[in-house]
Amino acid sequence: MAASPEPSAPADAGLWQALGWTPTDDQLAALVDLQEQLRLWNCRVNLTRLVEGDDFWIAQVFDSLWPWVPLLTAPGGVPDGLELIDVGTGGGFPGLALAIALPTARITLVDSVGRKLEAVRAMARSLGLEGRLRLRCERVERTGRARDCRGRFDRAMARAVASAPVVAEYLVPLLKPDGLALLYRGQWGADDQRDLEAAVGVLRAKVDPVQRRDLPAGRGVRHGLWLRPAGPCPAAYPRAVGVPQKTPIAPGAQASAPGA
Ligand SMILES: C[S@@+](CC[C@H](N)C(=O)[O-])C[C@H]1O[C@@H](n2cnc3c(N)ncnc32)[C@H](O)[C@@H]1O
Repeated sequence: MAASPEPSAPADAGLWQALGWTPTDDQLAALVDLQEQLRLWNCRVNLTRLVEGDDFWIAQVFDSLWPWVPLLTAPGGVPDGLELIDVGTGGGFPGLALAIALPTARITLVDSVGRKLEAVRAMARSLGLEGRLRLRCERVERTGRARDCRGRFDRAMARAVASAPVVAEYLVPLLKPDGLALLYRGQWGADDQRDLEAAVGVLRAKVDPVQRRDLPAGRGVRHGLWLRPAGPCPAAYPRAVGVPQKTPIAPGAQASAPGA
């Protein structure tokens, strides 16, 4: 096998300055290890094309962490023992980056593709994260109905998984009453906002003010949409496997959906 390139540390401290949060030496070492693990496993399982240089440090690490900076830098510190869930984690982002940035959090990673999750499990084990991680190989529509997951999470997140109304239906049922769901989005406009608000209303949740961020090095604009429950999520959601994707909750849908 050809020798793998040396792990590249992030270009300079300016990356962290731009982010507004700086990892400790141990966290930085873990992120460098994560890149090495990703290289290793990406050769065996097609996880991601974003592995080298800025693709990793900006499009994976920075992009995973930026919406969390207010929590990471909260004056009172990050609460211990937060329960997080990353839905459609694929090659482990944003979940593994969060596991490194939040050293007391417990994180559940969900994906329906077993070979990806096995690679993520191996990466997590090598990084010493396994004790705080739980992996579920299943469709998230099932996760949202599982007794040990529904209503159990302080934070739920999904990046690059489906349209915003579909992801809202995946995430909101997983939240504790005071939990928050994060949708990572690229471009975001008034029509997107209208469609998301319609879906979120049906799920009995609300959309917080939108966060916006330009990634460094001209890597594009990102939006962070945080959702918070306004009441118990109707029992009808998430609907059966495949239904949210096939028939997203649309403007005009009633909050009292059948079976709710
Ligand atoms: C494009 S990848 C994104 C991976 C990662 N979140 C990222 O940002 O790099 C989407 C992942 O979501 C998973 N996925 C999509 N719909 C899902 C569902 N309903 N339940 C579980 N996993 C799902 C796919 O298997 C895939 O691994």
